[in-house]
Amino acid sequence: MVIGECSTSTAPRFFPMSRLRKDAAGILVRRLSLPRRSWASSKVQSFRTLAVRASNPLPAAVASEASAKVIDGKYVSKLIRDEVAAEVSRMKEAIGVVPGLAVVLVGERKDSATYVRNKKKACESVGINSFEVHLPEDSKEEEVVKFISGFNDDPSVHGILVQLPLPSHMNEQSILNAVSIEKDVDGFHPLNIGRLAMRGREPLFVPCTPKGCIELLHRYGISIKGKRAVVIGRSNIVGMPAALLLQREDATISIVHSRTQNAEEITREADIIIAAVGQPNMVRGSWIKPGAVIIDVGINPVEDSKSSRGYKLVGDVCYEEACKVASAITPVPGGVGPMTIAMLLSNTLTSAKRVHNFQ
Ligand SMILES: NC(=O)C1=CN([C@@H]2O[C@H](COP(=O)(O)OP(=O)(O)OC[C@H]3O[C@@H](n4cnc5c(N)ncnc54)[C@H](OP(=O)(O)O)[C@@H]3O)[C@@H](O)[C@H]2O)C=CC1
Ligand SMILES: Nc1nc(=O)c2c([nH]1)NC[C@@H]1CN(c3ccc(C(=O)N[C@@H](CCC(=O)O)C(=O)O)cc3)C=[N+]21
Repeated sequence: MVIGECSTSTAPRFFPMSRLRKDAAGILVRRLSLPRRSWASSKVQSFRTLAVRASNPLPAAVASEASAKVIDGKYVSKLIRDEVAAEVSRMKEAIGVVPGLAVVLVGERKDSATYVRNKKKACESVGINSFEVHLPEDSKEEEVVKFISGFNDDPSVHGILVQLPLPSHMNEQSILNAVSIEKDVDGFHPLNIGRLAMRGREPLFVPCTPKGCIELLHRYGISIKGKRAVVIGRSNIVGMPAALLLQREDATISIVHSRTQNAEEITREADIIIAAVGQPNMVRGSWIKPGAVIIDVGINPVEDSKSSRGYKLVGDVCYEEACKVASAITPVPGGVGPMTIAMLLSNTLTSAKRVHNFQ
């Protein structure tokens, strides 16, 4: 556990997001895009307004009063889960197929066990079948691969997720390679990542957390094309695929990592920041260009005597400072985390639809 306070000020303020307006064909609900119109008609300031103001930064005294729009991942993830649930039942009625997700957990890490439990619950809530294998910490790599192969061959399983991190004696690469590319709902298989990196190629699945980040930008009507984006962190599961995705969306990308010399300066150039570092409150207000949009992926436990758990979760971005400078920001918790789960459900549904050729 790390202590990482950046300010003493209070918890994030949430602005209510305007409700989606359904059109006659229900298109907006199914695609769940949040049209700018709905923002403009709501009482909160639109991103565009904020962005315009940002290009003309206000004097410090006034700017310190400003507060970024909160990008509410919990709310958007609920919309997506409802949409997945509707599609799952439509498929079940039409062709009698129920999507299935298999989760492989190795070892006794408490956080991993909690994540797996949450994923199972999320599956249940949308009608996806879930299968779980829990193997002891000292299992052999071949045993894990054996279970993966079983799921590869099982037609009732459409997605396979191997919970990371694996115990240190295991070779993560060979285990992830064992997952059939058609069932790789995490999008970690090198073939899926390779296709993500190549122009004109389409991966079967895109990694859930980066996909959730982009989905939030889309659904809040935040344009990416031509923008300068900085991704802080280059891990295989978040930073690197997030940068690839942003590039596919026509942003100009910089990637900051632990060897970067002028991280603050590079970050300050960004219109869009995705922080996936695992360092509590690392990105301070002074790192942020006024009006930038911030997607904070970090989930860091820090000591908190006021919480019954003894800790609270904070992001990689110092929220209290950032929300005074940015035009929009994801909170932690309630930002990217719930979107990761929603994307996993969505990828599992996509997989089942693809294999059964169900539109
Ligand atoms: N919300 C969600 O759904 C998810 C949240 N997370 C959270 O996101 C965070 C990152 O996760 P993950 O990508 O798996 O982490 P990793 O530890 O795998 O990667 C961290 C990355 O950050 C870089 N880094 C570390 N310290 C610094 C620093 N001081 N300055 C600049 N760069 C630095 C590392 O650089 P280098 O490559 O040089 O080592 C590395 O690329 C964690 O808090 C994790 O809990 C993760 C997955 C999902
Ligand atoms: N194969 C694999 N795929 C993953 O996608 C994967 C993984 N391994 N290993 C661990 C990381 C981490 N991760 C999170 C998912 C949801 C929340 C989440 O829902 N967080 C809540 C808070 C939950 C709480 O309060 O504890 C939130 O941010 O609001 C967080 C983190 C997926 N990961």
